[in-house]
Parts: sequence; C-alpha cells; structure tokens
Amino acid sequence: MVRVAIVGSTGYGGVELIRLLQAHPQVEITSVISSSSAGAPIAEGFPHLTEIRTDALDGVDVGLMKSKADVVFLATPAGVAAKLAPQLLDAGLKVIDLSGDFRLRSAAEYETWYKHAPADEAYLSKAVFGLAEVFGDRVRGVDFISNPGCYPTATLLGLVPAVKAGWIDPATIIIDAKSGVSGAGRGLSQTVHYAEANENLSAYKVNRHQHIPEIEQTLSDVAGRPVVTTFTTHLVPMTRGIMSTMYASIVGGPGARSEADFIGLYKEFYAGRKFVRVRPQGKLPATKEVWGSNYCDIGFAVDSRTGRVTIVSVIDNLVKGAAGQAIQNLNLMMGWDEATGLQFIPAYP
Ligand SMILES: NC(=O)C1=CN([C@@H]2O[C@H](COP(=O)(O)OP(=O)(O)OC[C@H]3O[C@@H](n4cnc5c(N)ncnc54)[C@H](OP(=O)(O)O)[C@@H]3O)[C@@H](O)[C@H]2O)C=CC1
Ligand SMILES: CC(=O)N[C@@H](CCC(=O)OP(=O)(O)O)C(=O)O
Repeated sequence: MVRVAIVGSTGYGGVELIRLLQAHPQVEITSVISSSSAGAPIAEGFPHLTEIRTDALDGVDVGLMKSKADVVFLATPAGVAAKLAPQLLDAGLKVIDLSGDFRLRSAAEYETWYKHAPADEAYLSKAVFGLAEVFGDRVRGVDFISNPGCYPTATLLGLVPAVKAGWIDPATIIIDAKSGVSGAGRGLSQTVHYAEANENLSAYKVNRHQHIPEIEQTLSDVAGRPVVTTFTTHLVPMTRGIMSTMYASIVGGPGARSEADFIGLYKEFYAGRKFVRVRPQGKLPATKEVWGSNYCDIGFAVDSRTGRVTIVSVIDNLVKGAAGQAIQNLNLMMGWDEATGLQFIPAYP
C-alpha cells in the first residue's frame, strides 16, 4: 500500500480526496493535516466521516509527513505549496499539488495573475502539468505533479483536439464558463453568501481570471504559436459542477466540418481514455450528468450559417476538476491503471 498524507484536508478539495482515496485499493491515508485544527478528530468538523475516520488531524510538519507518508497531496490556497512543496521534495516525498502554484512555467506570469510571490524557478521547472488525457505520458513515473485548475480542465479537454488538428482558428476562441459555488472553496466570502449566490447568476474576474494564463499556456503549446483568449467565468447557484461553453470559427468556413467530423476527431484523440466521454450528434452534456464522477463529457454544435462550432464540456469541479484528477495523476505517477479507484458512475439525479 502507498501511504498518503493530505495537507488542507479540512477544505473541499481535501475532504473530497479523503472520500475518494478511502475506496482506493492501493492507498492508505496515514495523515490528514490541518494548519489550524491539529489535534482535533477530523470527524468532529466533518460528521459525514463519523466511524469512517477516527484519526486526529496532524499539524503541518515536514518531518512527520516524511515518517508517515510516501506521497503528499497539497490541497491548500495559492502561495502555500510554493513554499511547502520544495521542502517535501527535498525530504524525498512525492508531491501532487492541487493549487495553481506550479502550473505556470513563468514565475513572472504567476506573480502577475495570482498576486503572490512565485515558487523558486528550480522547482517550477520540476513540476509536470498533469492534464492526464493530454500529457499522460509525461506524468508517468514522475515525483512532482501540478494538478490542473478546474476551469482549465474542462476548457482544455474541450479545445485541445480541435486546436491540435488545426480545425478551429485559435485567435477566434471565446470561452464562456460557469461554476458551482464549491469551486470557491470552504472559506466564507460575500460572493458565496447564500443570499448573494442563491437565485443569482453573475460574471466575475472578467479578463483577469488566474486561469487565463494556464489555458493560454497549453493552447499555445498545442497550436505551436502564441494564443490569447477571451475567458469569462460565472457563478451559478449550485454546489458542484463546471460547464465550459466554447465558440470558435472553423478553419475553411461554413460547411468545412460537420458535427460528425468533430465527434470522430475527439473519439480518436481520446481513444482508450476512460474519463472523457464524447456525446453523440445532437446531444450536449449537462453538469448533472457528471456529478460526483471523474468524467469530462463533451458535445458539439456546428452552425453552418456562421461557420462556428460550439463545444460544451462539463466536469464535477471537485472530482475531475480537483481530487479525482489528482488521484488519476497519482495512479500515473505510481505506474498503475489511471482509472484505479475512480471507476464510479455519476450520482443521478
Ligand atoms: N474547490 C475547487 O473546486 C477547486 C480547488 N482547487 C484548488 O485547490 C486548492 C484547495 O481548494 P479548496 O479545497 O477548494 O479550498 P478550501 O478553502 O476549501 O480549503 C483549503 C484548506 O487549506 C488549509 N490551509 C489554509 N492555509 C494553510 C496553510 N498556510 N498551510 C496549510 N494548510 C492551509 C485550510 O485548512 P486548515 O485551516 O485546516 O489548515 C483549508 O481548509 C486551492 O488552491 C484551490 O484553488 C483546484 C481545483 C478545483
Ligand atoms: C467559483 C469560484 O470562485 N471558483 C474559483 C476557482 C479557483 C481555483 O480553483 O483556483 P486555482 O485553480 O487557481 O487554484 C475561481 O474562479 O477563482
């Protein structure tokens, strides 16, 4: 069994890691860690874990993690992993970071978008960006994985095959994304206050969202030239789920590619990958259809009048957008089947 520690285990991403890892056949959770509640039993704050996890929370102590674990998941706010991950790696531990601290190759870009001091460049260059279905081969066997953001996961899985094939013009891409409130984490803020979020729909961080450079970094790599995009995020009054609706002009204009063509291209690109499901012609996915699962479902609508394609991609932000993809990356890191412990279907309705 591989021994796992979770830093940030009292947050939404951390507690979702506990739920999923508890059922993983090759993993034992040996330390659940909190920077503010060390010593308390985890089930005290999370009654749904009663009689499932009786352990007390450990403090953030690199030596203790070294003695108790082989792999550490960091489910912590931006800025924490930048300092902690290098210490864990130096101690010989494997690390999977769920935050944005190691996703951007450029330290200057990180500082611009996240407004935090960046990680040491020597460690930035060690992190492998774990978008498993696109970069899975790079992830296998490595010691340090940077888990993609929730919006970038839905968006990039929806765009990469078409950009890579040269079927859509990257300069015309517009991304219209929506998230449930758990995407904002467990901390309280006015935005996620019930009276502000319920029966409301609001756009936020327009043209300044920290996921813009992460999306552009991978699209530029895939296109082989710099790509900039318009990316607008919206808060939806639901608990889990992300829908990324993407618009782009089809190269060759109206009539050049049909919905059946896009479906064929994506099925081929994701052949053998269990967690991307391409919808049949005329069917677009909804967030409920991936709820609680590690699936990313993608559908297409081609407009023969405008020559544009609409691509709809949905995930559960806490599973494929965070804990599930992190476990998929653990599986690849350890050389196991990427689906180990993750083959459950969505909860419905
Ligand atoms: N929510 C989502 O859908 C997604 C989140 N992410 C990213 O994953 C990370 C975790 O997100 P999420 O779980 O939602 O966030 P939460 O705010 O729910 O939880 C973060 C946890 O980190 C712990 N923490 C805070 N400061 C420190 C510190 N200095 N050292 C160690 N632990 C600390 C806190 O627990 P305690 O006080 O007990 O230590 C807190 O519970 C973030 O970087 C987020 O951006 C990525 C994809 C999706
Ligand atoms: C609904 C909501 O507020 N979502 C958050 C997602 C944050 C996140 O996951 O941040 P990193 O991936 O950068 O760590 C946001 O839009 O900022």
